[in-house]
Amino acid sequence: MSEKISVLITEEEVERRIKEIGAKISRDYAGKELHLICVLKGGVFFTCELAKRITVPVSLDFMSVSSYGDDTKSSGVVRIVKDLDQPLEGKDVMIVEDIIDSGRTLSYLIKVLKGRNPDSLRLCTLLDKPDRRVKEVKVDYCCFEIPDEFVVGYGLDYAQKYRNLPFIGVVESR
Ligand SMILES: O=P(O)(O)OC[C@H]1O[C@H](OP(=O)(O)OP(=O)(O)O)[C@H](O)[C@@H]1O
Ligand SMILES: Nc1nc2[nH]cnc2c(=O)[nH]1
Repeated sequence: MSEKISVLITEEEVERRIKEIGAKISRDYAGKELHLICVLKGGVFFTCELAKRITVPVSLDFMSVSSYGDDTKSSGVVRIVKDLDQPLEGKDVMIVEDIIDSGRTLSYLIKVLKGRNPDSLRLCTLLDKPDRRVKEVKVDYCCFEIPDEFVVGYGLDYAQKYRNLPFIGVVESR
C-alpha cells in the first residue's frame, strides 16, 4: 500500500536552510577542524548536504543506534549497533541527526560520547519536535522546528520507505 504524503518543507527551503546553517557552523569553527558524527540511517542525507556547505576541514564517522523496542521508548535505553571507527579525544565533535523527538536517543548518545573526552561536543539537527520532548537535550544547531506530525523524507522513513524524498513530507494516511 502506498501512503498519501503532503509537502511540509520544500526541497528549496531545505537546501536554503542547510546552506545557512553550514555557513554559521563554518564561522563558529573558523580556524578549527570539525569531526562530524552521522547517526545512521536517517542522518545520512543531511550529513552529506551539510558537510558540503562547511568550509573548515571536516572528517566524518558513522554510528548506528537502536532502541530495545517499546520498553526502551520509556526507559531511554539505547543500544549501539555500530560504533564509531575513530576515537574522539582531542577533537571538536558535532553529532548530526535528522530529527529529535522525545530526546531519549540524543540524551543517551551525548552522555556516551562526552565520556570519550572530545575537546567539544555539539549537536546539529535537521528537524526538532520540541513539543514531544521527554528528556532535555541542548540543540546547538537546528534547521527547522516542526509540529508534532510524523514526517518522512531527507533520510526519514516510514517502514523503511521514503528516505529518498528530497523534501520533508507528512504521511497523511498510515
Ligand atoms: O528523540 P527520539 O525520540 O529518541 O527520536 C529520535 C531518533 O529517532 C530517529 O531514528 P530511528 O530510530 O527512526 O532510526 P533510523 O534513523 O535508522 O530510521 C532519529 O534519527 C533519532 O535517532
Ligand atoms: N520517520 C520518522 N521518524 C521519527 N522518529 C521520531 N520522529 C519521527 C518522525 O516524525 N518521522
